[in-house]
Amino acid sequence: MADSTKQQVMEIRAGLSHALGAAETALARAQREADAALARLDRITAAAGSRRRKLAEARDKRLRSITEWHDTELSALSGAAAGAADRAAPGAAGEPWHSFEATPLPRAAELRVGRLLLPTAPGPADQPAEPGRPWQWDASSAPPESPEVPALVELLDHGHVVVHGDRRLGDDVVAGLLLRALGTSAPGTVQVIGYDPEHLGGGLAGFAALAPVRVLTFVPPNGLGSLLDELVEHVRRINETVLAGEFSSLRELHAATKRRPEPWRVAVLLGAGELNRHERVQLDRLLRTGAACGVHLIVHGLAVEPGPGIEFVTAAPGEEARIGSAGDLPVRLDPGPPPAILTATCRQIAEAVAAGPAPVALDSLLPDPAQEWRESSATGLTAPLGDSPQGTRVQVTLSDYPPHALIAGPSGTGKTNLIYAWMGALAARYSPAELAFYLLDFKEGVSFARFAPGRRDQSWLPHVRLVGVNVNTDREFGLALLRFLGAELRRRADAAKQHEVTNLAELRAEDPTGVWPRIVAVVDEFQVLLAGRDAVTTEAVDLLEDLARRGRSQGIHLILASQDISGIEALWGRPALVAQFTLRIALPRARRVLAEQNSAADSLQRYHAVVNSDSGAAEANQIVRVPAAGDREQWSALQHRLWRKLPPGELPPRLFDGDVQPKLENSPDFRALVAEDSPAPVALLGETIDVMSRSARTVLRRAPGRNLAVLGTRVEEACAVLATAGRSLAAQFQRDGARFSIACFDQDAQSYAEALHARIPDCGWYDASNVDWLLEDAAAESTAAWPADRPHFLLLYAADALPGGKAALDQLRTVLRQGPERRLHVLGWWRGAGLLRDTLGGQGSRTDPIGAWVALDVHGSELAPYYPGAGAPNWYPRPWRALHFDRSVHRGAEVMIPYGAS
Ligand SMILES: Nc1ncnc2c1ncn2[C@@H]1O[C@H](COP(=O)(O)OP(=O)(O)OP(=O)(O)O)[C@@H](O)[C@H]1O
Repeated sequence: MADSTKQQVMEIRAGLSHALGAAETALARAQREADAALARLDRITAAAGSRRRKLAEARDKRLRSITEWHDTELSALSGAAAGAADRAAPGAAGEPWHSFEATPLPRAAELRVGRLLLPTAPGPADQPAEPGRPWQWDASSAPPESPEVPALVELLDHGHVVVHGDRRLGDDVVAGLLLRALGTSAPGTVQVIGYDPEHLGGGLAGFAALAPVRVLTFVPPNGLGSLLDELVEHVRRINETVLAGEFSSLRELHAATKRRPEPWRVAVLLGAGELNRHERVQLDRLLRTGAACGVHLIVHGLAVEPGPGIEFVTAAPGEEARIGSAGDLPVRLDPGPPPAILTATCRQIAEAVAAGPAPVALDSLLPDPAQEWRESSATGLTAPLGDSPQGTRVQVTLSDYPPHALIAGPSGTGKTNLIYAWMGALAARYSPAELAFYLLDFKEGVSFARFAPGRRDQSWLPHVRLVGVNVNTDREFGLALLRFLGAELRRRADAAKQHEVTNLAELRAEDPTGVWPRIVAVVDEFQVLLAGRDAVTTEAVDLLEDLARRGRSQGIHLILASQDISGIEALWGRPALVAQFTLRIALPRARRVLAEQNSAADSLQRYHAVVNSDSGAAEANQIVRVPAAGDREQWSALQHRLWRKLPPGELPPRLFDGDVQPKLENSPDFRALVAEDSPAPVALLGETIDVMSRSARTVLRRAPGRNLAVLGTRVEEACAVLATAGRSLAAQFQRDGARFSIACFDQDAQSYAEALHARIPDCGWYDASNVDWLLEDAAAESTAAWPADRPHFLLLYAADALPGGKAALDQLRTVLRQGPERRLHVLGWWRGAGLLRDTLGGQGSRTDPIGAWVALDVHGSELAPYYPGAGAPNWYPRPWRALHFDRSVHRGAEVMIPYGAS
């Protein structure tokens, strides 16, 4: 058992020792592993620390760069915003007050009320920057400064502005907005209506300069309802007549047509208390629909619900102010406009409005040059006269209805300009075969002369057949024109009768090869023609009435213009005449040209006219803005273009200039004379006052009384008449075909008589020393029994001073009485009508030896003895005009102009 026990112990011991060894080994291994684990832990811990550090560094760097990018971006964005704001609000819309000046812009801009307060980027000192990043600025320089970004609101062409908050700051906002709206638009195109019941307009006191020109008007404290009604009605009218379904807003119309036919109306409502239901409804309507029609509201102190197109400005000090469109961004409002700038700008605008709108160019009335002279005048003449305020063309027609026009406007309001513009528009459309002008200007000056060739410009307006200028003392010229037109009327009526038609359109259809232009006769300041209570007026009115009545169907149209037609008795005394002038054109402040109740001319702006083709009835009013046609250069361009279209050889119009002495050399009658030893020689005497250039004449045929007396004291004129007679007679004879004798008894006339003597070959010369020979000879010739072989013309200068006493006088009487039948004619100058009577035998003696006379400064009554019938000719002497009467051909005396020295 012991062995076994021992054995067993041995075995146990061995087992234990083995186990111990194993345990120790395990322990040692565990120890190693523990050590290794610890070492790894150390390593990991160390690595983690380093990683954290690195991450922190990387994070910091990234954060820094994000901040920098943000700042740069912010600054770039605010730069862009400032740039955009500059574009949206250029010039007067956005300039700060210190550099503000009115700058009308081509289209409505946004308006500055203050500036946006954007978040700012911190300076570079706060955050060291890493160089080399493209979005970073150079660390050595300052960050880009954020530009100021203005706070803008939209008003004109966009919407309405409602200001609330601080009352005083709000007033500043309103004043600033208004001034910018006025300053960015052309003067007069923004009209302000102020409603300020609390301060009775005091809130807009700085704008007072605009009131006299009605750019600013005030509504009385109880007038809000009617103001809103009026504006609503205005919106309705614009929608109906201006936008007319074609455009959705005036802004759209402006963009499409470049025209802005209606001014903006800005109603400033400064506190209104409680609105009644109707007012509220109207206000809401305007807030909804006004802006499209140019009606804008600036409301301060009145609750308004938010809505589209309504900008809200909260007026508050410091950074508390806001504008609706900028959300929560704080705004610093501008102060109100400095009073000096406000008043100066308003005054400037008022002056510009008072001066009127800038003129429109004539070109706007003309068709494309390729379209010139394309119209037919068969049924009438139609041309634009300008644009209406709504931007539509106003066409004016002359035809069977309306046939004639009356134009009226005080001096300087643009009648002449309107006539030019109308003529230009017509002349560019109708060729000279379709339209002919006869122009007469009774005004002092030479306004129509530009249509005829002049010294500086040889061109003429091809349609013009006659131009009469400086005729204010030659009313006879007006009469001549009317007579001429009367004759043309008869010619046309006869042609119409022949073709069995009744009017020009039908005549042209029946006679397609005939040239039947419509005739337009323009008489400016025509009241001068009708001014006297005399034969000229009576005949002129009769002729006018006939022309007006019958001319309509024969294509003869009258345009009569006058400063003031209200005082023309001769016109208003003939209602039938006035009734024919159905086209009425009134310039600003014209009186009586429109119907009695029609006062449209009173409120016309400068350069505008009322055109009315229904005898002035108010319903037919059309307002037209007349372009400037006075500009010589523009006019010349048109005239030259049309003139160059004329075929070569076309004759220029006849120019009658009452201030110019005509020349015998230019007389067609004188030029036509031929030396044919005529048995009925013609003595030319002067230029008649007529449509065609024609010389006054007397025929010295072999018949009793064929002598000529020139009467009056004006030496130069008397000598001019005798020289004309002598030269024209001489031109009709061969060298020996007639005998000429000149006798002169007045020193003052000597040089003139000598000049004539020098011009006539083989002319005899006599004076006081030898005239007895001449008279003796002539008296013998006059009573001789044999027939005269050739005529003998005795030209006596100052015949009343004939020396030789009774014997000489008797001889002269013999020659006067009997000479003409023996071809011996006296052409004598007596220095008075009474002196001629003395020559003839004194009071009661017969005057028939004087068959023709020319009176200068002799009154009509003195001429009665030499004039048929009981009356005397109507003659008031005037310089370089003479009255001519030839009893063999004349019913009445005619005025003539002596030819000037040549
Ligand atoms: N539509 C216009 N646009 C620009 N200027 C104009 C216009 N109408 C007239 N004027 C200018 O006004 C001035 C007076 O015009 P105009 O001579 O036509 O007037 P008027 O009524 O005929 O005057 P008057 O009878 O005294 O001659 C001129 O200098 C003319 O150039």
